[in-house]
Amino acid sequence: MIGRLNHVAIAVADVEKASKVYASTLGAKVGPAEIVAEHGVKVVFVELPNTKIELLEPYGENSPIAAFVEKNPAGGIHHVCYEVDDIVKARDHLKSEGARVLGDGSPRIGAHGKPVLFLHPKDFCGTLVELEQA
Ligand SMILES: CC[C@H](C(=O)O)C(=O)SCCNC(=O)CCNC(=O)[C@H](O)C(C)(C)COP(=O)(O)OP(=O)(O)OC[C@H]1O[C@@H](n2cnc3c(N)ncnc32)[C@H](O)[C@@H]1OP(=O)(O)O
Ligand SMILES: [Co+2]
Repeated sequence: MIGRLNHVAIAVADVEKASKVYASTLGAKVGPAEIVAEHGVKVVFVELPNTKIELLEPYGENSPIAAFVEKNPAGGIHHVCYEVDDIVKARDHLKSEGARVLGDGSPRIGAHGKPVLFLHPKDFCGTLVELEQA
């Protein structure tokens, strides 16, 4: 069911600072910072040959990553995102398997303008999983 690894997300307190680490220290191609208010994050994508790194900073009052950044002030891997051919079919299958789909369960538009949803870390080896419609 899951396809390619679309991105690995790293949550940090300061995404501009983190971008510099990837741009100058690691010599990667770093995109511009953009606010995705409906998801409560400021995001920078780092393009890699085979996937992307999504650098995330909490944005706004109730950012879903605020608690994570508070617990991990130096930053840390927040989630992995896999592509799926049909996100509704994937969601329904996962729910039938007893997996917890976060939020109200309906896919929302993510940073790439594609439908995404999130699966509870406790059901996936302690890792927050994001699915994105390929
Ligand atoms: C712009 C969109 C972009 C994109 O790619 O398109 C994004 O990816 S936006 C990313 C930000 N949005 C989200 O993360 C939405 C889904 N996340 C959530 O709903 C919450 O973060 C949630 C439910 C995963 C965690 O909620 P909270 O931070 O309030 O922590 P809790 O105390 O409720 O956590 C319960 C339990 O889970 C563990 N936990 C929390 N976050 C993670 C994580 N990132 N990875 C692994 N485990 C996590 C936490 O430690 C608690 O475990 P416990 O053993 O009970 O202490
Ligand atoms: Co993501």
